[in-house]
Amino acid sequence: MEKREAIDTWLDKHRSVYTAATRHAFVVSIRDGSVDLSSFRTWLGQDYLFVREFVPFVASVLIRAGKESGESSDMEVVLGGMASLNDEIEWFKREGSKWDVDFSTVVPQKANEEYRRFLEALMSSEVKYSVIMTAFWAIEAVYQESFAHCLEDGNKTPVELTGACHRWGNDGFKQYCSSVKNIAERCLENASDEALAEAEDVLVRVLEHEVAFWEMSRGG
Ligand SMILES: Cc1ncc(CO)c(N)n1
Repeated sequence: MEKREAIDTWLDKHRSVYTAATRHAFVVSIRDGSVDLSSFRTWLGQDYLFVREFVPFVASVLIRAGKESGESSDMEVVLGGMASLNDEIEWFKREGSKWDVDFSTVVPQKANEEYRRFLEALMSSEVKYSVIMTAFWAIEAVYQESFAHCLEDGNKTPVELTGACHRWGNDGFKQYCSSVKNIAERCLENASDEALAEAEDVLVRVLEHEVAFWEMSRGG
């Protein structure tokens, strides 16, 4: 296998789950304007809880990037992601009041808890840096791809939802995802067959968790 393009090779191989994660009915409904606002509110509340759990995960990626990458720029890329999470939490709070979602009463649903447990397992020092970076990229890339789709030509995204779409669909976030992908690819280039197999597995599992996460919005 051409190791340099490991991630793209895996995305081709697992195209159906990748598409399910990046073109979910909920995302498509935002883009075509048919979105049910109770679904949006459910997603907002659940994602706020997710993001709070994602912060310690990114912090652990940051520590690993500082210690083991051998490339000082890795830490700067992850630090940029951390900084945008700070803005993101503030944005969630504003959206919460705009949509009348009281986060203090939102209970994490099963898919959210399972995703959190998965993130916790990835924070173990046993997990290889290349595997963590692949997971980190996939988590961010699903949101980037999904929300960018809502802003592409021909969209009928309701104006009150464009803020959410710009948050993850903007060019800066796209650039950031591409930097994370380059880090992951660089690590995978030198990874053992075992690490490659683990990274592929983790990539697919992230995509499955993302699909299950979008599915929660169906409950409204
Ligand atoms: C479920 C989920 N995946 C990815 C992101 C991107 O940060 C997010 N906010 N929520």
